[in-house]
Amino acid sequence: MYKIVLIRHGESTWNLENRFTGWTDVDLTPTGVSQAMSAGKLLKAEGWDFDLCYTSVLKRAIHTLWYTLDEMDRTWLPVVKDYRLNERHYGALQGLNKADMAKQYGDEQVLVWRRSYDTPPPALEATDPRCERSDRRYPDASAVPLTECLKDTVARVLPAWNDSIAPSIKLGKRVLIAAHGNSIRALIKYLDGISETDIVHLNIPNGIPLVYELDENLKPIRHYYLGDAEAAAAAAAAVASQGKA
Ligand SMILES: O=C(O)[C@@H](CO)OP(=O)(O)O
Repeated sequence: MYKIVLIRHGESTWNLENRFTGWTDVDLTPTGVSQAMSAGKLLKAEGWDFDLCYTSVLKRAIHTLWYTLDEMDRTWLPVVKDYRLNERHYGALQGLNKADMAKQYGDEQVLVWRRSYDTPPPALEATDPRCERSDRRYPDASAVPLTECLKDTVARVLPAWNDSIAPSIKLGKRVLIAAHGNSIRALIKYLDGISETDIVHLNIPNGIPLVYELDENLKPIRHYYLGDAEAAAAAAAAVASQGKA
């Protein structure tokens, strides 16, 4: 049996301000830093250790990994930073307040934008100053979406899983993945075979280690949050309600 740990980044400045974030590179708040440190303390206290870490190219995930590893005295571990683990691109919604959008367009529309499987938010214009196409951290413009639905995110996260993460796990590496709410939802949808209708209800809390136990074919046996399960469920419910007026 293999075990991997997934962790969504700690609270970011735009989580605090309740703004759609996507590929915008905002940092952690002090609360986000302490969530990451608590995650590291918990992992250490429970005897977890890792050989290889994966994260996105966005600082809220990278810094979450830093603080988590620092608490474990494991900042020396190898880290693969892969843009394919970035948050889902939120298109023209990036920067806008979720509750304001719900007041303007209704809770239902915001739920569709946030959680529907195959309806993307309105796209950014390539000329929009928010567009990340000229950012050199990405291999080329075609790698940078103008918007994404979860289906699109699954389509880019899966190659990262298949080409890089899954082979490392099969080699016996103990893997920690620090990523984002929707890139983790994309991976879980695939691993657990969650339907397009049920994935709408899955929300990932900030900064709480989520363990997946996998069989020899990397099919999930079970999963659970480390620490207080009720607190994790309450934090996930709070994420679900961020898009309400
Ligand atoms: O804004 C975002 O990029 C994501 C994660 O913070 O939000 P949501 O939970 O609304 O998909």
